[in-house]
Amino acid sequence: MAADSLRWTVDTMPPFQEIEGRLVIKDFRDEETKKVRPFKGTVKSFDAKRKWYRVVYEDGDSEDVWWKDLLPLLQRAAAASPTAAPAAVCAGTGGKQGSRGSSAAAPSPASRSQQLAAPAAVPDMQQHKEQTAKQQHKAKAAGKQAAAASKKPTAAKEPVGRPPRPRTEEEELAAAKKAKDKQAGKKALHASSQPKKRSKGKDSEGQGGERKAAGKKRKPAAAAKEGAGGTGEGAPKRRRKPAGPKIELPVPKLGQEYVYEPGQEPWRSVPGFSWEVKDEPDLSAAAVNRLRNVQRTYNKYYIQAEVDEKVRVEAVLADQKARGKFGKEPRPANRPDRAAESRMVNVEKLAIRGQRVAGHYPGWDIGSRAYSRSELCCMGFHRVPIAGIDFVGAGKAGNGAPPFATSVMVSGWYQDDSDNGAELWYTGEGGNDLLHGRNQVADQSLQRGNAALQGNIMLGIPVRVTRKQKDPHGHYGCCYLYDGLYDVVAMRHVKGKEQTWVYQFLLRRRKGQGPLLSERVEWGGIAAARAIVPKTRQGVVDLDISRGKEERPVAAIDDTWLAGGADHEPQGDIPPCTGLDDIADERQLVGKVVRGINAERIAELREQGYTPAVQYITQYEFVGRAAAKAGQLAQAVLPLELKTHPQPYLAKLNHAVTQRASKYRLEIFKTRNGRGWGVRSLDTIPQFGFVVAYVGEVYDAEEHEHLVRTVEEQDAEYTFDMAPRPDTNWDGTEKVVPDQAKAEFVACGLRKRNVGAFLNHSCAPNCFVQPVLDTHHDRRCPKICIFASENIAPMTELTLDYGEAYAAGFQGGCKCGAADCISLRGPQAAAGHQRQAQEDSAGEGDGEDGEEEEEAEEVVVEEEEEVEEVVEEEEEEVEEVMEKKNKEGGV
Ligand SMILES: C[S@@+](CC[C@H](N)C(=O)[O-])C[C@H]1O[C@@H](n2cnc3c(N)ncnc32)[C@H](O)[C@@H]1O
Repeated sequence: MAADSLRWTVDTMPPFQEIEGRLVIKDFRDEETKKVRPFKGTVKSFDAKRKWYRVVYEDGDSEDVWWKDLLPLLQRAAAASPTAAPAAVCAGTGGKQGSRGSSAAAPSPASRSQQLAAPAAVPDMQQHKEQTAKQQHKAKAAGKQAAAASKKPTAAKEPVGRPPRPRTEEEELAAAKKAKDKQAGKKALHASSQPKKRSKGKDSEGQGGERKAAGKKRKPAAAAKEGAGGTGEGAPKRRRKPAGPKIELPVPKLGQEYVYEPGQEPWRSVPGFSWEVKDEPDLSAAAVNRLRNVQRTYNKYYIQAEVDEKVRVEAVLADQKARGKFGKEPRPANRPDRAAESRMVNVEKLAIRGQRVAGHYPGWDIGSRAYSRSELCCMGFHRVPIAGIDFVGAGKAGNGAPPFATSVMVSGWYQDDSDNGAELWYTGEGGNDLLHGRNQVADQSLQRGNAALQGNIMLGIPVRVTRKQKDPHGHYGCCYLYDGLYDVVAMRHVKGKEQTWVYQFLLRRRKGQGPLLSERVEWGGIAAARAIVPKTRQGVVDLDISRGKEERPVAAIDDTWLAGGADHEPQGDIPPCTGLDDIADERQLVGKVVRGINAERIAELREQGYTPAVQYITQYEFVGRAAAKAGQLAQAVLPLELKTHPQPYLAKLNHAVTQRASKYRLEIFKTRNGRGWGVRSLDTIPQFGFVVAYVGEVYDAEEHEHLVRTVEEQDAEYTFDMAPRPDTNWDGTEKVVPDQAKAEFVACGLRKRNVGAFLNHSCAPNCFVQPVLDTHHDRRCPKICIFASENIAPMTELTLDYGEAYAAGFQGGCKCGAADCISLRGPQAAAGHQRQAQEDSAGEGDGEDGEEEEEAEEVVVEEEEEVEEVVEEEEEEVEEVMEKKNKEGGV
């Protein structure tokens, strides 16, 4: 065979006829000397379908090598003994292959330059070392692939481009034995209390024995694994916890119900049981904030992933255009959730696999929603992004403790599930054809999650149940709603709809956890969320306080009388401020005023019949149509620096969100504890959902003071201070506390306002304010946009943080009812805040001191007079100039 015919590239597979019987060299660990050394082998046969070559080594052992992995072995043999075997030349792929494949074969004319450039065929130690390291690395990777393929031989798990290695006869035998052992173990499970342990022990013993008997040398991958903390020599030994008293629990009988009295669950009296089970939700500020922060960061990366993907796609399109080539249009990758998850792990170093929590998850209330499994995974709530059962492994909670589940997902993936809301038969995991029709195609075994749910019965530990629900706000049109704790009360092993054996567990919702918010889940589909809003609204006193100005009518509801309120009928005192009819007429003023109020403008307004103090601006006309998707809003809403933001896409998203109307059905309702009217939504509002903009008349702040005190003689309870806020405050993390910087403008809802002005204060608010610039760039007068800072269930009051100083000044104190409400923090704190508020307002010229008040009024009057003087002067000047011109023109 001519040596020339042996030139293969890394892209061309060598024909078997050409390399049959050729020499290869590969490093393995020698079992006798315990050292890694090169072994010689020859290529014996070829599996054309899978493209794997069988190599038989000098000691009689054989292995199957993928064709791409074979090339360096052939090259190495050729380099080591040029006369023994012709060399394989890696041609046509640049210097990298040339430097790797040192060749002694006679080069063809076409590849002569490469041959000359290639290193000489003299065995060089450095080169040899590098080559060995590379091969070891490859062998390790190949070993991992092979192990993965032999573990889960599904098509989806196979490495792309590399077919699975065919099993050797020995391996076939070992696999058959393992399967047999497993089967035996499974049978034993029904008869014994700890069958899994027995079968496992038997299994591993058998394999170890076989390996010894075969005297098989260890492959580098296995050796390396041992060195890296496995059980091999020199590896640090794993420390085991000192074994406590062994836990002995009866195994539940199939079909029997096990219900334990609260406080009498077996786990409580088990010696050495080291796991806390949280029976009550922990909604402390620390716990809630921890989760919120994780969600916010996740959301940031989620949006970033979408934006990056859009940028990438546009770059590809631009490149195609520049080259004049129009290939296949690039499609954006559709998994921003997984991208966000991986960034959370890689950038935030989030320890997803930390301690699992049994019972309620701290900071996550019943009814809370997440919009992707990845989000729940990052939060630590359900830490497996695909599997439906998250569990604590056997022995983790004590010596001999069974595994137990902490959280289950009901996603409609198992056709044998039977969900009746408060009670459901939950099918265990396994045997499901997840990639295709989600049919049950194989028998399930009592392992992993299934054994864990059995453990829940044994220990009396409840599981968290989360149902997948239809939700248009989610990226995939769904959300994951937490339904609370369910006790696992029974299990059965039955033939399912597909005549396969499945394990099923009866889950029963614990009592006293409030109404069930989610709809039951059916196989293959997600039912729509149940409307918890009553179909017939009671106590409607006004059908639409916006008089048709809002896209969705805003009703006013007074149903306090339903609860046995004092008057037993609606009060009907709708705030007389909903007449927004004339606002459209004022549109021409938008923009002019915010660019600067000057004397000229004030004079103009006077002429038009306005009081100088009243300068109408409203953002009302920009509030229209539906809002954008939830979960994308945190950064979609821009801070004030619209143009300088590094991501131009965000600037576009900004308009998509806040220029549109609230998509939620809002209504105002009479509160039952003397806070007047409040706002709630008939829909779930997802975290960062755009609730509504605060609409009112925009006044110059100082003139507004004057107006409020002298003209209206009312409390300034609808005044929104538009002081500039920090640019970084765009993710809701900051409390909405009025900024120290003095506001030049206020939005006043005294005479004209929308539903946004009815949001009450809470010391633990569920909404936040984000100032946004969209039609102009005057930072002094932004649009005041209100967003949800968490997922808000329907009919929950929407609240804002007005700032503690402000809340301390409410007549009768703050009545928000929050656990850490300022009014509960003792009179001192409230008095302190009140004092602060007074000082603040005194500083702004609104002190109680009569003299100061008078002075302030004088200043306003003086200023007005000055303005008039300036206007008069200017007018006189203009008249003079005009007169002059006329005279000149007359000459
Ligand atoms: C912007 S208005 C909110 C709508 C108001 N509840 C209504 O009926 O029109 C602000 C006023 O509501 C009342 N308020 C808001 N939150 C409150 C709270 N947490 N406790 C007591 N009063 C509150 C105070 O009178 C405050 O000045």
